Amino acid sequence: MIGEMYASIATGVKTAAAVLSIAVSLLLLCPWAAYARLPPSIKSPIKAKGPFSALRACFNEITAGTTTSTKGYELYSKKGQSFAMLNINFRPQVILPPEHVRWLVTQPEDILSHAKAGDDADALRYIWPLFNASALHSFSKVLQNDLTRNVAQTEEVVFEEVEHVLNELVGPAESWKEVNMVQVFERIMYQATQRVYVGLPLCRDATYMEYVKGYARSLGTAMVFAAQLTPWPLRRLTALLAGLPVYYYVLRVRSYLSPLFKAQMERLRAKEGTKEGTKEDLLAGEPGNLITWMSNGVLSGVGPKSVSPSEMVTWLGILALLPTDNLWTTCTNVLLDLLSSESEHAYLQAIREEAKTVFASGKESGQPVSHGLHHIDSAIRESLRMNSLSPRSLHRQVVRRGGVVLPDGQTVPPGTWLCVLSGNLQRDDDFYDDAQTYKPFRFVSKLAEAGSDKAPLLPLTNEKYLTFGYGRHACPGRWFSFQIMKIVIAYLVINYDIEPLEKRPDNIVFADLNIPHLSHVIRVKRI
Ligand code: HEM
Repeated sequence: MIGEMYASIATGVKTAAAVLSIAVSLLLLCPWAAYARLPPSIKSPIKAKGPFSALRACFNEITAGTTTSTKGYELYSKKGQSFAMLNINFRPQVILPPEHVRWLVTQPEDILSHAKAGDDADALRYIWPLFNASALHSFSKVLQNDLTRNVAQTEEVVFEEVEHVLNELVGPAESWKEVNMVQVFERIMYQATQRVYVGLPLCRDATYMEYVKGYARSLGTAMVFAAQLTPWPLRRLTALLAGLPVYYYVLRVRSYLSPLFKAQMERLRAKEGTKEGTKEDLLAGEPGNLITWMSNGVLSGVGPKSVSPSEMVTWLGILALLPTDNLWTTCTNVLLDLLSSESEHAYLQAIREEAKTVFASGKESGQPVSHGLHHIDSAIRESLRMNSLSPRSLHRQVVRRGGVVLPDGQTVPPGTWLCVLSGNLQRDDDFYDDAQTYKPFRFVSKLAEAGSDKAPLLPLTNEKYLTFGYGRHACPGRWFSFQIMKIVIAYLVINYDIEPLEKRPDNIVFADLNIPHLSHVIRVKRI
């Protein structure tokens, strides 16, 4: 009897071991199987001649940073050719040259899918099984229209929050004080954006703010982990596990915001039932924030068809809470670049002088001050040009049966993941004068063309400036981002002296990310 039991346990263990080794072998074969589907004519800077070298190429990318992709850019993109890469997540990728950007962004969704490419680039669908990329795209009209239209009106409240945070974190500091730059920018950006998104008193409620930050941080980490660092056949599982903290934080944030969404939706619905009139009439007297605009969006058919107040919080998280980290990382890059530039250029001084003048005249004229901050605007564009937060952009997946013929004549099969190397393109001398040199005022003359009382006309996206994407999926929060970053930096340089740095510290470049280290300490003194 006992012997039979041992025998059946041993058989079970053997079967499990056999199944496991088949599964592991299939997993390890994945990079090669997917790579071998690409046409043999497609070039590559990696040597993947068989299953093991393909696997090795994937592992090499863990420490390669942008080395392999830059090699491919120099060898092939510069000659107008597409090339293939392998990634840490075992998915091959075909990189298109700069001249094919327009073609890439103008293909219809049923040929090159933006939504499907998201599975490889951000894995949101695996973290939120109900996530729907086309609803996100539709819902982001709220940012594009309402938030952007009201962007100048957010100036005053953003100032108040920057002042509030700096008084608390730095204080009157009349002598030099050491502060962690990331902590300061992070606190400012979270508080100032929350002031615009949900208003007072929540934006100053420490517990609520911890949940918001926890949500954005855990979602960002889960996305990178599941999409970029996990072999793709395992990403459903890792997304679920990495998503656990996200589910916790979203429940906490919901406990604050669901009642606000519920009340606002009911109020707007009631108004809609009694009043005839335009959207402006409906929103008259309502708080100008994302709770109002998103509720109104849903009632007028923008975004998902039916959505409960607690689902609205999830949407708010994806639309607006998650991208907050982009704002403080960019401000950190901008300040690191300015503080470590050669002192003879006196860039920081020029920015400070302009900000002082613009603030003084803005107070008199009542015009938004951000319109006149051309030097800061240009410095932000330049830092984003040189240090795009993500060195690859415009991700698309081939979904047409039978594949797609690329503009260079090669046919790639369905499932192929495409993108361009925006980081390399934006540092290419063919597209920017002296492209490898940091010139913070590179864009000033173009920005000044509109005059200092009007918003700059220079677009934030074009075929050679992809930091916010390009085309119909370009970032809908870009105008608001620029507005808030300009105000924050202007306030900081007007009110604080900041000690220069001897050398620009390198960023962390990992998978598809390029971010500053979290530990930069700077010395500041109240002016
Ligand atoms: C420096 C700051 C920011 C940078 C560099 C940035 C960059 C980007 C990029 C590269 C994309 C993807 C474009 C594509 O798929 O081709 C994107 C999408 C998006 N961004 Fe931003 N972003 C920033 C700030 C913001 C802010 C503050 C918000 C919200 C207020 C926001 C909301 C969104 C949304 C909702 C999408 C998805 C749009 C869609 O798929 O239709 N972003 N952003």
